[in-house]
Amino acid sequence: MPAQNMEELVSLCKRRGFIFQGSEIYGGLQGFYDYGPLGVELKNNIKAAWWRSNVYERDDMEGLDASIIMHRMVLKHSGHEATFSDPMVDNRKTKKRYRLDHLVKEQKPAVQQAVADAMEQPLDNFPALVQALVKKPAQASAALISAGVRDAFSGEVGDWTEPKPFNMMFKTTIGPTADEDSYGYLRPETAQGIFTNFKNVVDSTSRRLPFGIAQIGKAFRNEITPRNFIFRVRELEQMEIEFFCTPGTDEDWHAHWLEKRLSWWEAQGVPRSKIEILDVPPEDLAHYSKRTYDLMYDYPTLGHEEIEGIANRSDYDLGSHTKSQSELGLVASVEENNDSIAKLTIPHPETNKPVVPFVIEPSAGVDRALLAVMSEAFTKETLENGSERIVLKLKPHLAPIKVAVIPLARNREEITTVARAIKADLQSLGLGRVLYEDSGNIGKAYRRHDEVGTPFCVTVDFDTVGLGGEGKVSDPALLNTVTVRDRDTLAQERVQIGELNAWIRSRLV
Ligand SMILES: Nc1ncnc2c1ncn2[C@@H]1O[C@H](COP(=O)(O)OP(=O)(O)OP(=O)(O)O)[C@@H](O)[C@H]1O
Repeated sequence: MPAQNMEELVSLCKRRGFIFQGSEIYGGLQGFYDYGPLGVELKNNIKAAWWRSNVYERDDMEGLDASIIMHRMVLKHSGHEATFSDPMVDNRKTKKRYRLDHLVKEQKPAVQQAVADAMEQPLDNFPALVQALVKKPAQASAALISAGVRDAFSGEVGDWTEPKPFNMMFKTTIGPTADEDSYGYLRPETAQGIFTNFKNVVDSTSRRLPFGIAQIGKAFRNEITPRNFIFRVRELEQMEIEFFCTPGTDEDWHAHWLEKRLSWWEAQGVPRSKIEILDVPPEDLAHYSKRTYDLMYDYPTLGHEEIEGIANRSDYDLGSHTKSQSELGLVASVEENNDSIAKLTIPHPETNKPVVPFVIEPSAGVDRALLAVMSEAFTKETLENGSERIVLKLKPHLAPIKVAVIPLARNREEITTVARAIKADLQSLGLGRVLYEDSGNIGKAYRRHDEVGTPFCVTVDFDTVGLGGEGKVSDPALLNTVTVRDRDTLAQERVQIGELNAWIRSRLV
């Protein structure tokens, strides 16, 4: 059974070294997390699985790694300077700041209803209520106060300001000069680096439509209220595809990617039954979107929240960043661009005339993926002897440690020499991390490896090396064999050392 609440996951992550609070020894920095020894492995494995499936296993995809800090013109013409904001309100009493929609959503139902009544909106259309609050700031401030909206910090009804937009981009100065214009932005999504490199990729690879560009990388959002562990952070990582196609074929490609992405999640251990597909209603669509499916995973404690968005962005992005916009017959309504020096077109596959392609964008968060994968893998079992074990039933390709090699006696050279040789041999298979594990007694080692999801533990004992141990005579039939313990079934099998590589490989690949 998957994790029942977020606390179980948070506690395991910290205890076993998956995730730590960022800048912790100075009191921590809200919305920033550090991935520890096991977290970095799990994260790398998720990213590798995504790259394998979306780049290597397709013939219509290229990869990219664009820079994080971008020219401010990129974020001006992408629309982020003007619109990448969330509505915020301040409590004049506590000086605390909240994201408006989060604040209202966390109130008791009667209070929410009172806000809706004061704004003359039905409560069952929450996005419309938030829009009304944003559009009528003076009425909104009065409504929040009269409805008795409480500040979670003080527990008391707040003295709420008018909502106003808060731009979530991180701005930074560039170079040694401090003049007004020498600043750029940390990208709030990886996508813009793909659009700005569209021409470079087309020219250097001779790609024709349809094809896609994939990128994995950090993005930064100054979230007003980062929360829920790594679910909403200020420094995040995204796995994004911009898939360029001929206008008119976009709806079919949108359906294609929805299907592809759901089956990818399934292969990572996140079943379809736990993902709701939200066909975002037109009034809630982002300004660039023709249609968007949000994949809403059922997170423990949080309920259904977005793990991935799959948007049909029409020709908005390339249309916004291209020069000569008026000649190109754009479908999307874009702001005028007199700064770009590139024409972002590609020959139409049938007419050969220049066309601005439509874009389908599957965009998934690595941090939210890791949380979902861990949540699904998390299992509490009661064993036959009545004891409880926690086991992370990760798909083997995602497991941070593939095999732990355990010498039964860590101060018997005959045993440790063989164990080290086995570790080196297994490591050379290139399946991922193999750990030489001599940190404690075998029972504790097994428990630890259950909790971090290691699929196999290989134990080298006295019989392996033909020694009698603990008052026993060595069994000659066991010479040059090791015990392999299976994480999920707990079955223990004796395997010849000479056959071990093939045995492990066949079960991990
Ligand atoms: N603050 C964040 N922390 C962690 N992951 C994020 C964050 N913001 C976005 N993501 C991830 O990036 C993906 C694509 O970003 P997108 O802009 O579509 O998110 P969003 O609609 O702004 O998300 P939300 O509505 O939850 O703020 C999301 O599906 C999510 O997995």
